[in-house]
Amino acid sequence: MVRFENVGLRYGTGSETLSDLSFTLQPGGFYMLTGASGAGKTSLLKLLYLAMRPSRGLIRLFGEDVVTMKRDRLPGFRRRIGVVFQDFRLVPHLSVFDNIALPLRVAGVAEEDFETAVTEMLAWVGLADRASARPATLSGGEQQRVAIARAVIGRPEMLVADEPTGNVDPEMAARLMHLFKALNKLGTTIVIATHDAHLLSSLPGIQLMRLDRGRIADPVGMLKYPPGKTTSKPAERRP
Ligand SMILES: Nc1ncnc2c1ncn2[C@@H]1O[C@H](COP(=O)(O)OP(=O)(O)OP(=O)(O)O)[C@@H](O)[C@H]1O
Repeated sequence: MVRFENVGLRYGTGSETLSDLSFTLQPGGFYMLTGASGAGKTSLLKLLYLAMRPSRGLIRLFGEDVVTMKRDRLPGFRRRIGVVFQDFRLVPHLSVFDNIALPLRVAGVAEEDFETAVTEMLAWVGLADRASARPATLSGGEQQRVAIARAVIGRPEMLVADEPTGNVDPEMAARLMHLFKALNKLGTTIVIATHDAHLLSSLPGIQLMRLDRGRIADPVGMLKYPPGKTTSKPAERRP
């Protein structure tokens, strides 16, 4: 699904924000990206959903090299990825319903074919009574739920979410994790960046990726939550 080899990212002329990232994400995997504030989680997600190109290294996505890929091919690749942005990025002049329906309309799905899906999704994220509201009239947590609904409605091949439960209460966070898990069961590879330890503990068996000052702190796939359920013996993890 995703392969990074010696990837580095530098903003401007400063030192590298991400360094020597090498890992593979398996199709259908469920990954949580953790790390302190400023460790580079959002930057890594931007590389994953093709908002930025790395300063060095190789990135393969869906079996193709996306670093040297011609720019006009990138939008087609991006449509295969659902993204929950940290700042939501809802379309202000569209209603909640139309924001959620956007990926389906872009994909050419007929109106009568997605109305039920959008209505069901609205109910799932607890916004059935806000379908015609504009984003500006919603709370932060409500906007976040619209952003999540929009990202998952088209059943993307990969879902990338940046702190997707940062603005909601623990009960809603658990409900949203259930939604991600259901999407994962349908085959979507999930990558979620979070600080939220409570969220991590809500899902046994997920794979953790930990970033420490721009570097992967543990080999991806070796760590699972809860701790102690690693897939290989500790001795094998030593260099
Ligand atoms: N557009 C940018 N230009 C310059 N530096 C940037 C830019 N975006 C991020 N950085 C820097 O890159 C580093 C990593 O930032 P990033 O947002 O990826 O971290 P993060 O782990 O997602 O943090 P948080 O958990 O606080 O969201 C920070 O030092 C940040 O200042």
